Amino acid sequence: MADAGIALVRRPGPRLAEGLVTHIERRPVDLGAARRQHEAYQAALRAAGWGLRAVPEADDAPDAVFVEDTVVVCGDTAVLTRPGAPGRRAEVAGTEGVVRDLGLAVRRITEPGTLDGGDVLQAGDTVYVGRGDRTNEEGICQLARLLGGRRVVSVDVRGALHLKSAMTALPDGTLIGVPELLDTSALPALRVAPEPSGAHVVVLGPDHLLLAASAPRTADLLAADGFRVTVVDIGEFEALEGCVTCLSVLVPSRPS
Ligand SMILES: NC(=O)NCCC[C@H](N)C(=O)O
Repeated sequence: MADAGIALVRRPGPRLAEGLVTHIERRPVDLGAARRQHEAYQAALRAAGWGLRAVPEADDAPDAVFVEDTVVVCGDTAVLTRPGAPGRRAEVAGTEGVVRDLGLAVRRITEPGTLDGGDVLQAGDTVYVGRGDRTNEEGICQLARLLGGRRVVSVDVRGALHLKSAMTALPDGTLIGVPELLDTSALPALRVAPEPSGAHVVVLGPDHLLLAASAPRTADLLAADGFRVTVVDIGEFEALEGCVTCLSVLVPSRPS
């Protein structure tokens, strides 16, 4: 299997069930089931050619498994975030050590900026950044400066936790999502996902996608388009408003 790159992941900690819930009703989380689902998620990444790099566990941080929110990796640069939920800011330190080890140029979002990685969607040459619950205007401006040269487009998000809760991108850069959750005025055409969790797609390879088991109609649709689709059950993380995107940070291999 070709080496697709490195995937940062962080095992769920003992306090997972205390994770934040904003837009959905809280329901119980089964830690044992969550750990098994996380193992299966990692196995799916491995099978697609991604090497796993574990971010040190953060047992006091219930939401630390959602490692995507702590860093944005764009080319050779890793921008450490300043999560919008103050209780999640301690999660960033563990990620910093790993991105430094990978040799990435490390930058960071600073006060009064706030930014969650879940609000940052890279699609082709454009970086879409959600403005909403967790990411503010200052955070977006700082990110745009740190990624100098990339086209940054801010998108208002309403009724969803993050931009990538509402839309992601397919390998050719086209968008898929739930338009009702977004201000679509600055967006190109958005393919409508037939179910809310179909808005979250992880690009594992040029024709290979990862979706949640809760999006069977979207999986069928994309398979009919010719994509290879891998499906994982992440129900225990969905109970905490997580999705397939937020459980990893993919750092693609770069031509040497
Ligand atoms: N990028 C993501 O979608 N992250 C999910 C974070 C869920 C967590 N319970 C939170 O509210 O911060």
